[in-house]
Amino acid sequence: MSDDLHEIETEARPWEAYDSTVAATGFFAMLRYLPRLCGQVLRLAWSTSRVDTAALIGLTAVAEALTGVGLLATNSVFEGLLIDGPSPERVRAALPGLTLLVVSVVIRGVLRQGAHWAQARLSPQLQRAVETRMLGLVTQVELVAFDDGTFHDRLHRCRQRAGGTVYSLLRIAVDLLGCVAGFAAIAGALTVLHPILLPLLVLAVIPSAWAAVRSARLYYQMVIGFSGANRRMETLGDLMTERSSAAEVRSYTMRPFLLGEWERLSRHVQAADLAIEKRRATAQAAGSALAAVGTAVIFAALGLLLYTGRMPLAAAGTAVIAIRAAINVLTQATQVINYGYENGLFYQDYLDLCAEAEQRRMRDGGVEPPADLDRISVRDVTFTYPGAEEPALNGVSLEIASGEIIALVGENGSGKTTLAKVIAGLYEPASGDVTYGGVSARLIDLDGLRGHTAVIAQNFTRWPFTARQNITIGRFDHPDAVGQFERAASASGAAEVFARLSKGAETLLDPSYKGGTELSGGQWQRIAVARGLFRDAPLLICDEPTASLDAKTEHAIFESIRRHAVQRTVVLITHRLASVRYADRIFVLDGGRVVEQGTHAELMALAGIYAQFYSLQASAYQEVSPL
Ligand SMILES: Nc1ncnc2c1ncn2[C@@H]1O[C@H](COP(=O)(O)OP(=O)(O)OP(=O)(O)O)[C@@H](O)[C@H]1O
Repeated sequence: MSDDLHEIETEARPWEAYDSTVAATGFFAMLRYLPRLCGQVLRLAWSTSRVDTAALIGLTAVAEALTGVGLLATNSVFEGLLIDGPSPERVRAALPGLTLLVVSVVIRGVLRQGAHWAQARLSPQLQRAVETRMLGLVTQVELVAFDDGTFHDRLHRCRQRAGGTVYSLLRIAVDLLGCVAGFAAIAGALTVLHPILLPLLVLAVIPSAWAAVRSARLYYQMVIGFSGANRRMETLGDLMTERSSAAEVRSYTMRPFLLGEWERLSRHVQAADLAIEKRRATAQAAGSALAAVGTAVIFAALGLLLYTGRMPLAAAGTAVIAIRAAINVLTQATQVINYGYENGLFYQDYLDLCAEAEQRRMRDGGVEPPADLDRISVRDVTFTYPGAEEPALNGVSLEIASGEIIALVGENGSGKTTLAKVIAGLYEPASGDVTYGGVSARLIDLDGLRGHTAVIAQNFTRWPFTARQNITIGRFDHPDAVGQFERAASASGAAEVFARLSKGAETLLDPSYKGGTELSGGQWQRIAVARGLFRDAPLLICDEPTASLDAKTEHAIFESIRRHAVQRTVVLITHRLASVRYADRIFVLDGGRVVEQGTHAELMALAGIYAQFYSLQASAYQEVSPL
């Protein structure tokens, strides 16, 4: 068992590709990529809120540019203090510079706060814009995309990271802007003090920059190396804390195993983490030592300039402060670049997802379907799931007359659910066509078709809403919502479920929220049936609508469906063949093909697969009947 876990541990997370790219990319490649990226994010910010973006950029640029004013004011203070004369006179001479310095520091502080405020306003708007766009696009994507692992992985990744990424990128763009403005201001001030100082500064900063990049890269190596183990730990943590697994963790006495695995991985990660931290510390120490050498070179140069009288003492003092400030700015810039690049890759991932979602948008022909959908024809339909080797449907043809009840039966995996989804317009066939009153599914208005269809799905969703909302969902605008709700609830047996709930139909059906409750499998199924009936649609598709129901409710529901079927078309999928015998026609599927069709009597007379299944089920009941 443990070996299995080790195997899973080493599996790459889909986004590790991006982490690896970061680790493999050189510093200068990052430098080239970043301006484009910052431009993209700032454009997005601009389209989200012009005022906040302008305030953020303007205030940051001016605040950082004031660093230069502060340095020149410092120089003026030194000059005042170093003139010949008594102390009061020197202080007086330094006062204008000191005032300018104080004013520049105060203004810079205020501007920075203003920039923070603008950023605080802008970030959530940006995050919302990005997430809203993603959710808006993804909910319009064709259903089959959700069976495609690659799309699903990217979607999952973006769901986790897109909002946070754009938030980080905005900060990075602004930090970078601040670094550029701050460095330009310092460089300007240094050049005014003495032209040789700027090249010397660059020399001194190189070791610190190297140390920052090396340390960042080691950090990413650590992230890559242990993301498999971290993900595994996350999974184990979820298994130990989630409601869905809580019962089995206890009944299968899984606690020692899960805890043991979690601890083993945790120790493994911690040890390796420490080893990397040691290497980072070494790199940083080496960088600091080299930076100290670089600084010593600058100071030696400054001393030489002073000694030879080519630089006044005040300018040398200011230069020392400026050089320290510049080293800080450049060190910060290298870190921002590394961080920015990584986030940039995730942002690109989000842009790719949006592009793919646009491309896979459900196609919509726009032709209104007939009001009662009329005759539905399935013609030579083939459908293969993404990545599957065999088609799930292979040349299926059938006709469903308006108002008919047809049943699809067959072994597990024979293609019944897939065919029902094709008929409901949820999957587009690879070849062949489905027509509704002569209108091809490729030309039909999909919203119109959905409005005329109700699907009681095999794996229906247990919406974490109230019981009423669970039934009326998607059709809140029904003209007779109250009456229709009563009818659907009573026909499906859901009304009996409400009677036992503390707040009746208004009870929240999710125990993980305060005041919420859980239903049994059969009670949920009644709600799902009520949802289908409430839709009041001319085509009702029922995929195993009674799988979890007791015999009495099952019988009642089939009766309801038959009553409901008056002037409506019903496609019924069930393994309970006793309920199928009343269908107008029965289609038997096998390996994605229709192999038998006819009424119950015709199929029994045929003595094929259907007759065999039916006799098996009937004999099982006969065997138990003496009890
Ligand atoms: N999302 C999917 N991705 C890949 N293959 C799928 C997917 N869903 C179903 N299949 C495959 O398609 C075939 C038909 O599946 P389908 O669900 O239509 O069968 P079914 O007759 O409804 O089965 P059951 O009686 O068990 O509900 C099966 O071989 C199944 O493994």
